[in-house]
Amino acid sequence: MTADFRHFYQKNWAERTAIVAQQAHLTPAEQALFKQYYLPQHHEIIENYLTDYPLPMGLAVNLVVDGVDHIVPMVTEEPSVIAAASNGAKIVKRAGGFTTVLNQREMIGQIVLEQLSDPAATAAVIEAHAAALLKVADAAHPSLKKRGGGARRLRTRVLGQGYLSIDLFVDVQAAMGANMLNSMLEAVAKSIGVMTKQDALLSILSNYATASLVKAICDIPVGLLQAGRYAGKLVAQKIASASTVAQLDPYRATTHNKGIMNGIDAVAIASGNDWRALESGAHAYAVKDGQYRGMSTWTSDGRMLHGELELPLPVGIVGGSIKINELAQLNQRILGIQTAGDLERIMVAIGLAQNLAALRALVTTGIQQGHMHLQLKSLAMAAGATPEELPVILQRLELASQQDLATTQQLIAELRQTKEETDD
Ligand SMILES: CC(C)(COP(=O)([O-])OP(=O)([O-])OC[C@H]1O[C@@H](n2cnc3c(N)ncnc32)[C@H](O)[C@@H]1OP(=O)([O-])[O-])[C@@H](O)C(=O)NCCC(=O)NCCSC(=O)C[C@@](C)(O)CC(=O)[O-]
Ligand SMILES: NC(=O)C1=CN([C@@H]2O[C@H](COP(=O)(O)OP(=O)(O)OC[C@H]3O[C@@H](n4cnc5c(N)ncnc54)[C@H](OP(=O)(O)O)[C@@H]3O)[C@@H](O)[C@H]2O)C=CC1
Repeated sequence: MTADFRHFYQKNWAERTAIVAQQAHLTPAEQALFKQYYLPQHHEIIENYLTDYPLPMGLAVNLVVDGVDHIVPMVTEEPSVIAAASNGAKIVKRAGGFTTVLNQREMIGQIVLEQLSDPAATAAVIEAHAAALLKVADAAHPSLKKRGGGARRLRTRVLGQGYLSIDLFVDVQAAMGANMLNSMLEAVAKSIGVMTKQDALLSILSNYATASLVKAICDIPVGLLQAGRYAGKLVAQKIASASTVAQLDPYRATTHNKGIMNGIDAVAIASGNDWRALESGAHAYAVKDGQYRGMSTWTSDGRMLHGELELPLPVGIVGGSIKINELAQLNQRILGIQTAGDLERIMVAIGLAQNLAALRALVTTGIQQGHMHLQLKSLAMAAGATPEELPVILQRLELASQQDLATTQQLIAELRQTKEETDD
């Protein structure tokens, strides 16, 4: 029997959970999970709130950005992401760390007009009134100008088929700025409507944030890339080759970029940012020349491996859910950041560190060894191995026919027994 979901959003929490329990035939124990993860202060963040859905948060370490050492909170459910970010960061740290370039932080919003008989003529009228329209934009969010931000410029683009985009560039200061920009855009759209007798089709922020680019760069002596029996110079050449493949092949570029966003998304979530906005902008930027390519590039001259990653990463350290997310605020303290630009610099560096570690693993041992290594490491720790016992236990586990908790506990017991006998 399908429950009655009319005005579900107006029901209280108990009614909602009862309906879900009935609809999904939940046991009392299953239903108790809603209570276990329930946070009253999250009732109003989203609609039809049921409960929280905790995700693991860990710390990436060794990240040096523009000479400053950071520990980086990362929220992810995927094993080895944080290990990889730390691994890549550690290699780059030994080479002096990442440097970053951030030239401007402006968000772009657009107002689209349709069915124009002469879009260019309409564009000319709008351009002629640009200064007045910027004032309208600022009047829609006066506090931003007081903070030193505000509408900076306006651009028109004839899209074809009678459509015209009027783009507004806004310095949004410490915020990501979507909501602020949307209010400014709606005010400007009204003014344009009066000016041109054309009602806007739509007005909205653009996530293709090409006026909010940030770049990470690193130069690594090839000797630091040595991996087991693989000499550093060879590893550097293979990483450069893997980078070239990602430039040529969208199939490879997609996974190459997923690896980069593994790190960036994890920091976006930990800092309370809209990671969907970052994902769409980053992947759109990967097609900027018409073909979808790897977001980063790696080149080697035989002595050094040079890496670069430039992305639109418009994040905020205020606004959005940040204001009601105490962990996101705490994570800003852990990151040691003062501005949204600082956060962008760390995020783009984490993306490049992630990418370095992934490519180095792929072109040497393959990705699985690291994964298995991690799985066995966490298995040994779960079985109670001490850090001192870990190397021996890992060696024995890798040779063991079974790699489960009981086997591991047995190996640890045997190791301790042997040690006791040796000590006596
Ligand atoms: C997994 C490692 C790091 C092992 O690599 P390793 O060489 O065995 O690591 P290590 O034991 O030599 O340790 C080196 C450093 O790595 C870090 N590290 C090492 N182990 C841990 C751990 N347990 N927990 C936390 N950090 C760890 C840590 O910083 C450590 O330094 P230390 O602390 O010893 O001074 C390496 O194989 C690696 O980086 N692999 C890449 C893994 C990866 O990219 N995972 C993401 C998921 S796969 C994916 O979705 C992306 C991909 C691959 O598809 C992208 C693409 O295709 O391009
Ligand atoms: N396509 C997209 O990506 C879209 C995203 N969103 C959502 O929009 C949200 C982000 O929008 P955003 O406008 O940043 O969030 P808010 O609407 O929370 O606006 C940020 C607010 O922070 C306050 N503030 C305090 N200090 C500063 C400062 N130094 N600089 C700037 N603002 C400051 C301002 O409030 P005051 O001036 O009043 O004090 C400002 O209104 C995210 O939740 C995102 O998910 C929404 C629509 C579309």
